[in-house]
Amino acid sequence: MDGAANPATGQEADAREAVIRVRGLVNRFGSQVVHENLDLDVWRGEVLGIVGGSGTGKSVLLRTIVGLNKPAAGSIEVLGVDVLNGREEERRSVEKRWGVAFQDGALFSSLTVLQNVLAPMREQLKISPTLMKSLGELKISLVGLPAYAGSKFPSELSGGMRKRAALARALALDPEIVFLDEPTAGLDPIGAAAYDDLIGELQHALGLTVFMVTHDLDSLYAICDRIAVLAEKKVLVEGPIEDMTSVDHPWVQEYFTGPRARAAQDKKKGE
Ligand SMILES: Nc1ncnc2c1ncn2[C@@H]1O[C@H](COP(=O)(O)OP(=O)(O)OP(=O)(O)O)[C@@H](O)[C@H]1O
Repeated sequence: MDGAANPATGQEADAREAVIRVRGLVNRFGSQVVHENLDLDVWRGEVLGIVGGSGTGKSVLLRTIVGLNKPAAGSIEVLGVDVLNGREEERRSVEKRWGVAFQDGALFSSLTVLQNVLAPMREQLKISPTLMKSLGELKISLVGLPAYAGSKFPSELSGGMRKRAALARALALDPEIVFLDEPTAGLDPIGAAAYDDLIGELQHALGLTVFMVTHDLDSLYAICDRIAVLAEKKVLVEGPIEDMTSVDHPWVQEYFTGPRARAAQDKKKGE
């Protein structure tokens, strides 16, 4: 936890708590270097949007933090636990405190939505099947799905509903951090805006920290407290979205001052 008084100045240092702390991260695939000495802090309770050009390593960063990709070097702490080199039991217990919703939902196709939501509970919770089912149904309603969706298979749902189902599964264990990979990709603008509202509401109601990889400028303006831009193999710049227009970097300029950004900004102002 940050927040100790600085002995030199006597002033309160940064009072924010870094729930994710990445330092010196290096990711390589063969001769391709994706991340080189990447540093990132994610603060408790914020919605952080991770943006960057295609192939800059946004998904690789997410996958590395949640343990699905082993980096070549660096350190990653999540909720104070060293997830790369910490003790196995510590790592397993911290994994229960986050949830992940992947771009395509990554739901088990042979299980119903309810069974998908119950899967992490079955693995981790020692509670009665009746209570588990009730909790699963609660998660399904929490993400705005109708009760009947619980008995459907993922293939029987629309893309937007599948994304909500994936979110319900990510919320199964009441996580503190939720990782979302391109949550609004493939949704129509109304569906995407509804999904953004849902994330905003859940973040507010549950005090979640949200780590969101996205290309969606509307989402960035609507719900992100902070943006981290991946470029040149690292987090090139981070801060509130208003700060991005003054960043002197071609991709950042084009992305945040182009016509789509202006449209997203106008939309936000018009709300
Ligand atoms: N398992 C892997 N093996 C080899 N190369 C990989 C692997 N995973 C990712 N890469 C490469 O790493 C780079 C970054 O990939 P990543 O999926 O993180 O990009 P991204 O920023 O999320 O892109 P996009 O916005 O297009 O989804 C890409 O060049 C990709 O081909």
